[in-house]
Amino acid sequence: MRSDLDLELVALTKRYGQSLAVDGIHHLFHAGSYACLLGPSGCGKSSTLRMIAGHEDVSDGAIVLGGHDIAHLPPAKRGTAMMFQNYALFPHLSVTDNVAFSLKMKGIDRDTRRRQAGEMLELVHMQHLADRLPAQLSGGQQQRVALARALITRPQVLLLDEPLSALDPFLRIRMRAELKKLQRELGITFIHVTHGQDEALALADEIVVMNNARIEQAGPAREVFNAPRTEFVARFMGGHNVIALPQGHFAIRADRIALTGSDKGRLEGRVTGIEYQGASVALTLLAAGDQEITALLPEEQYFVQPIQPGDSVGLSWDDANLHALGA
Ligand SMILES: Nc1ncnc2c1ncn2[C@@H]1O[C@H](COP(=O)(O)OP(=O)(O)OP(=O)(O)O)[C@@H](O)[C@H]1O
Repeated sequence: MRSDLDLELVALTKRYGQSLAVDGIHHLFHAGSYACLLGPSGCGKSSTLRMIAGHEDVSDGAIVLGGHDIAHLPPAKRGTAMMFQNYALFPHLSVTDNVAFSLKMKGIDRDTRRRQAGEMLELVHMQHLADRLPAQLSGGQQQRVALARALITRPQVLLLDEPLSALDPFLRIRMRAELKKLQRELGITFIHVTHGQDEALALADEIVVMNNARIEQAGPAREVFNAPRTEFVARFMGGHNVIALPQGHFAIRADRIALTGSDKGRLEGRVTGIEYQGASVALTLLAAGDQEITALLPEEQYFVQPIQPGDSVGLSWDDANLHALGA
C-alpha cells in the first residue's frame, strides 16, 4: 500500500563529469520502514544518499516525498535529515548546543531550543552528558549526539551514511540494536548505507543491493538473502554457492548442501579445506569443472564421522533450495 510519506526515486541519476555514479535508479522506500542500501565500495550508494539529503546535486530524475519532487530543494526544506559517518559535531559547542544548532539557525528562542534538545538527548540516553564538549565523549556517545542532532528537525526520513563504521565491533552490535529500536519507536523511515551484509541483515526491513551504479535487487532482507536473483547478489550476500548445472547457474545456501557417499551425490567433490566455526564446520570442496563449493555442516554432525582433506564425498540437495540466477 502506498502512503503520502513514501519516498520515491524516479530515474535518479548522478554524473561526476563523464563518470556515471548512479544510473537512473527507481525505488520506492515505504514510509516507516528501515531500509539498507548495501553494496561494495564505489557502487553509488553514498551518492544516492547524498542526493536524497540534498548534499549532492541531482544530475537527472526526481526524488518524491509527500507528493512533491524535493530533488532541488535545500536540505533543510526536504523533510529529511542526515547523520554523517564522522558525526561532524562542532568541537567548540556543548552537546546541547550541537543538538540545538539547527533550531538556532531557524531563529527559535533559547528556552524552546534547550527544551527540545533535552528531549532528543533523553531519546538517545545522553541527557546526563548534555554539558560536555564532543572531545569529552566516546565514539558511541558522539554518535548518539549526532543522531539527536539529526532527529531534532523531526524529519520524515533519516539518512544514515555508514553510521556504525567508526565503532569497535562490540559497540557496533550494541548500537545497531539501538538504531533499530529507535526507528521502531519513532516510526519514521530510516535509509542506512552500509557495505556490511551482516549489518543490513540485522537491521533492514528491506535491503537494496547496489552494484555498478544500479540497483541489482531489492526486497525484504530474508528474500534477498534466501533467493538472490543474480550471481553478484548471491556472492555479495555470502553464505551461498553459485553452481553451474546443465540447466544453468544456480545459487544454493552453503547450509543446504548435504554430504553423501562419493557415488551417491548430485556432484562429487574433493575436500580441500575444513574450518571449525563453533556452531558449524565449513568444508571447502572442489567439484567437477573446478567449481569451489562450501558446505556448512552442523558441528555435531561433522564430528560423528569427521572427513579429512583429500577425501572424496558426494554432494546432494533438495532442488527446492536452488535459485536460478540471471546474468
Ligand atoms: N565528488 C566526486 N567526484 C568525482 N567522482 C566521485 C565523487 N564522489 C564519488 N565519485 C565516484 O562515484 C562513484 C560512486 O561513489 P559513491 O561514493 O557513491 O560510492 P559508494 O558505494 O558509497 O562507495 P563507498 O562505500 O566507498 O563510500 C565512485 O566511482 C566514485 O569514485
